[in-house]
Amino acid sequence: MTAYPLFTAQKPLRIGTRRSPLAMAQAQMAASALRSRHALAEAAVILVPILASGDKIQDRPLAQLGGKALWTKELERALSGGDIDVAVHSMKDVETVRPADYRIGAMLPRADVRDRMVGAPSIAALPMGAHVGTSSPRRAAQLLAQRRDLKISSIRGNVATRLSKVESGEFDATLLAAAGLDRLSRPDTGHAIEVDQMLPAASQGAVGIEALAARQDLQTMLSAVNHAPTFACVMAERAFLEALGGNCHSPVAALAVQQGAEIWLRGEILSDDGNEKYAGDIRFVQGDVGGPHKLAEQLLRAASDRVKALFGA
Ligand SMILES: NCc1[nH]cc(CCC(=O)O)c1CC(=O)O
Repeated sequence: MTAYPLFTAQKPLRIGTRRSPLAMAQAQMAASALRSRHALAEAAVILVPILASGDKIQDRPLAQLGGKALWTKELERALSGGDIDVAVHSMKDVETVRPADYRIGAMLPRADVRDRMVGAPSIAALPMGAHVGTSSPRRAAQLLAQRRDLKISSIRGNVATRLSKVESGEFDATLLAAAGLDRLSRPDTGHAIEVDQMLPAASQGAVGIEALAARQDLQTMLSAVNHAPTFACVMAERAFLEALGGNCHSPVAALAVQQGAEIWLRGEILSDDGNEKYAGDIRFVQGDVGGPHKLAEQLLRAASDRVKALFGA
């Protein structure tokens, strides 16, 4: 058996996390999982909050700021520098193509994958011409595909800030991930939209724990808390995204679920204005990366040049 280091109050396992309340809540979940699985004392696992560059820039839409590395870069620098042992991420914020030095060694059991509408009970219930705040090209395109009359503008800030902007009337409504609201102890905020109506972002609802790939001891420790079905489904969604050449500018959605030995993957790509939408699904045996690639090819083949141009593939 590979031994992993014994962490103690004097030499604790240091978990790096972003400072937002959501990131801190997710890091607490990772800490609890590691403590209980490895019989570690409370003080033997500590959180190390780190300021991510994405958190310093609150006034521009994320899509203009150069991608998801914004959220992961500082934490990975801290891993390399030996300032932390592991890092916790929302898998949704982790870029698909990553430096080989780092490895997501574990994912926690996936939470509710749906989006929630805050400010109205459903998409259909939004008043004519309602002003919806979202900075997600996916959510914007999916809303416009169903309701061309909506006015959509960018909204930034953490979950609490966004909720306050609906409360104050700056926006009529916004969409947030159910998982984030639940983790912030707001299970009653908003109204869930079923995935048939709004397919979530790839990796939505999944939390990953990362360590240096070279740290076999830490990787072993992480694999003991990994939730294998979540890992398999999220990896399938990410393989689809990667095959599309999508990034955070691209309106793309994906959701995989495990059904016995098979993975059922649904995906869709849209034009920014929601006027075009190409959706499909595929079933494949777990671990077959050919499945996600096939679905991506199928959708790109059907797509107009305008939509293809939104993807790098
Ligand atoms: N990009 C922000 C982000 N990254 C992960 C979550 C929610 C938690 C999750 O999906 O696991 C959110 C907020 C949101 O989309 O409402």
